[in-house]
Parts: sequence; structure tokens; C-alpha cells
Amino acid sequence: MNKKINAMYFSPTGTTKKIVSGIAEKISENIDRGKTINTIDFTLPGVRKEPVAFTGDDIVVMGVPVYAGRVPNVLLNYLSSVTGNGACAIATVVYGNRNYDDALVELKDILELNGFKVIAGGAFIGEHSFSKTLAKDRPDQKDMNMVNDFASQIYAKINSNNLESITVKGNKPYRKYYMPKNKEGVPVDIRKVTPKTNEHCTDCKLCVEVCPMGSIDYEDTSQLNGICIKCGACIKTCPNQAKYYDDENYLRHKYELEIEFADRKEPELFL
Ligand SMILES: Cc1cc2nc3c(=O)[nH]c(=O)nc-3n(C[C@H](O)[C@H](O)[C@H](O)COP(=O)(O)O)c2cc1C
Repeated sequence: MNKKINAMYFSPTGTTKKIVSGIAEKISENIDRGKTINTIDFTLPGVRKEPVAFTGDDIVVMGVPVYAGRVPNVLLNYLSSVTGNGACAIATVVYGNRNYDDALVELKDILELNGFKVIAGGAFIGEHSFSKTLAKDRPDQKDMNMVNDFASQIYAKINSNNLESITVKGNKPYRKYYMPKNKEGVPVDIRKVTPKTNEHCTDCKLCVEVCPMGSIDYEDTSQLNGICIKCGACIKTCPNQAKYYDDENYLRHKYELEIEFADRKEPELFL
């Protein structure tokens, strides 16, 4: 088979990367043992400045995390610039055990609008960006077994040459971006919340390197020069636990998520 396998993802805390890479590797193993996968990790801002265009010979595993029940809105411009030209796509979203709401249908729509043929879709679970306990250490081995089964089914579909489009779960029109509530039950906007830096910071600059918005000031890493999307990259990457949020509404939301969505969710696959 003369198909080229591509893995494309945005993944500040690495869970989407694990799922997308797992699917791409397994498909590639089936199709052409050992042939290299073309990886486009668009987590960092510099990569999102480069144009990307595929052809009908490409298979693209595209993955994003679910933010507020949707495709992260900071990615919409970039995603709409990626052209499929008849490439096959596998739409993949990864969420933190609350819900993926309309993110998968939104990603599928974006891909189709851009000239991809979406032949499979999946919603997987990853450790929540806000938490070290919610969906802790997921995707785990059980998830990765499902990733392998999913990839084998995708391979069988490609091989059968019956590349039908799929239907995935989600509302249309899409629901509004999910909002946390304050203690009075009133929806609150946490978009302006920014991380704080404590005395454990050794100025190693790792947080500067991993920020997907390029927002952390190089000279003074306690300062932001741009927006914070609460992706968790600086907090989870810091070797000294020097980054944290202290906003009351953010912390309440995190706590509520940890209590309310403690029960394990399982991946959902669409073929
Ligand atoms: C701003 C923001 C909003 C999020 N919204 C949701 C959500 O609506 N539902 C959910 O289950 N998880 C939500 N999450 C959690 C992420 O989808 C999840 O942790 C994902 O695995 C992170 O992917 P990454 O490791 O590739 O960064 C949100 C995370 C962030 C940063």
C-alpha cells in the first residue's frame, strides 16, 4: 500500500501525543513495517506558523485535547489552514474524564471542510490538565490496548477500500463552551486566570520552552507576555513544583471535577 502515515497533534501535557502516536504507529506497523511516520507536533507556536498540506496518498491521525467541551479555540485558525486535498483522516480527541461534549464532531467538521475524508474517530481519556488525580496516569495500558484495536480496525477499513465517512457523537449546532460555576452556582469566566511562581523556581526556563502560547517571559519567568490557556504544561513540567494557580474559582472547579467525575470513563470509537 502506497500510503504515508502522519501523526499531528497539539498536546501540552502529553496525553494526546500518546494516543495519536499510538494509533499512527500501529497503523504504520500494519501497512508498511518500519516506515517512518511523519510527525507534526503543533503544540509550540513556531510550528503553527508553518503551512501544512496533504495529498490523497496521506493518512493523517489528527488529535487535540478537549477544552471546555470543544476543540481548543486558540487552534481554530491554525486547523483551518491545514489542507487535506483528499487525505484520509482519523479525528481524535482526548478529554479529562468529564466529557468531550461536541469536540469530536467539531474536529471532524473542521477536517471535512478542509478537504479531508474522515474515516474514523475516537474520544479517549487523558489525565486532566488541571489535576494530578483526575484520570491519573491515563492513557494507561487498558487505553493503549484499545488504541491498538482501533488502529487495527482502521487498517482493515483502509484495506477494504470502503472508505465511508463516519458519524460521531455530538450536538449540532455545537453547545457553548463549557463554563465552571462559582459557589453560588453562577457560571464564571476563568480565562484571565494566570499561574503564580513560588520560591522553588530555579529559573531553569523549562516553563518558557513548553508554554504553547509562548507567553512566559524568558528574563522573568514569573511574568506573562501573552495569554494563558490553563493547559497545565508549565505546572506539570516544572521539576520543582514552582508554578501553581491560586484563583478561588479555578481551584473550586478543579476540586469539583475531581469529586464529580471520579468514575472511570472509557474510550469511544467511531468507524
Ligand atoms: C482549558 C481546559 C479545558 C478543559 N476542558 C475539558 C472538558 O471540557 N472536558 C474534559 O473532560 N476535560 C477537559 N480538559 C482536560 C483535557 O482535555 C485533558 O486533560 C487532556 O488529556 C489534555 O491533553 P494533553 O495532555 O494532550 O494536553 C480541559 C483542559 C483545559 C486545559
